[in-house]
Amino acid sequence: MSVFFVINPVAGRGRAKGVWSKIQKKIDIKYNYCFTSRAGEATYLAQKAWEQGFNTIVSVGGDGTIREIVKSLAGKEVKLGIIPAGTGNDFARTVGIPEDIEKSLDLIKRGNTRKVDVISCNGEILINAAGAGLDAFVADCVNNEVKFLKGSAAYIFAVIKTLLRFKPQEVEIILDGKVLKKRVWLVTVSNGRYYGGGMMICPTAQPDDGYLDVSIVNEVGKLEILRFLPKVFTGRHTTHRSYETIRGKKVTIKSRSPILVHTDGDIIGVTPKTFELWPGAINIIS
Ligand SMILES: Nc1ncnc2c1ncn2[C@@H]1O[C@H](COP(=O)(O)OP(=O)(O)OP(=O)(O)O)[C@@H](O)[C@H]1O
Repeated sequence: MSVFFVINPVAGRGRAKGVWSKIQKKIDIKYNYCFTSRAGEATYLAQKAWEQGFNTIVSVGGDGTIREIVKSLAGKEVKLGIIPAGTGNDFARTVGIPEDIEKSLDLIKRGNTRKVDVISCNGEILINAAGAGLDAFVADCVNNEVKFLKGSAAYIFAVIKTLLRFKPQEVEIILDGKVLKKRVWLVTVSNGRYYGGGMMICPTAQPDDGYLDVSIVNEVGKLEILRFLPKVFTGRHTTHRSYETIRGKKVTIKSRSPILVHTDGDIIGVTPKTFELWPGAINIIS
């Protein structure tokens, strides 16, 4: 077993550094490691570690770090380990990796894997979930306009601010060739069940079932959407009249005017976007 750790020191607002020092005290296997020095570098470090013959590459960070690593490792015969050290850790939650460092390290030592799907989207690789519409505008607002608040307060402020200027949008959703025209608050494409740090946007999504789950939140009044949103934390929103879910292998989201699209809180552009499932592309240690 040859293990290479890729550590994102800024993940979890710096928590990953502390996680790594705890790991170093516990670790009793042969390993090497490297800290990322800038956004995007985890892709390069994972590729280099794979070329050097490491058979296990471990992400110490959050969803963004895993995604950057998977960009290099998808489709390769190599194991991906995860030590959750980010803010949201939604993908780790979906694949059942414990938050406890000792337990997640134990999993890596055991090395049992299962194949998990990934999503390709206009040349990008996504691992967990993406969304177009209200959620992307809220994420953008949190990232760029709400520096003075943290955690839930930042999100609540951003939701209210976004609702003042965003209205439901007309979209075309093309799922495996079938065209649906809708007026929506948001459309998400899920491989994993959670996003936004534990919001169970799509309880039916399974990252190894060979399907993308598309959640649609159809137009309802602003007060009603304010009632709807907190229910997403527990998954109770699925019985709300605005919510529907469909599944398939390939989905395109188009709109008359461009709508922001995010993956796990990071903006990745605007519509149109096409999401395609790449089944079993990665061997996750879990
Ligand atoms: N050395 C670095 N300096 C600045 N940014 C970095 C560095 N290394 C990685 N990044 C960027 O940090 C961002 C955040 O990483 P990551 O998503 O893993 O943590 P998080 O946002 O705290 O967790 P989560 O996505 O689970 O909420 C990523 O977009 C990544 O590109």
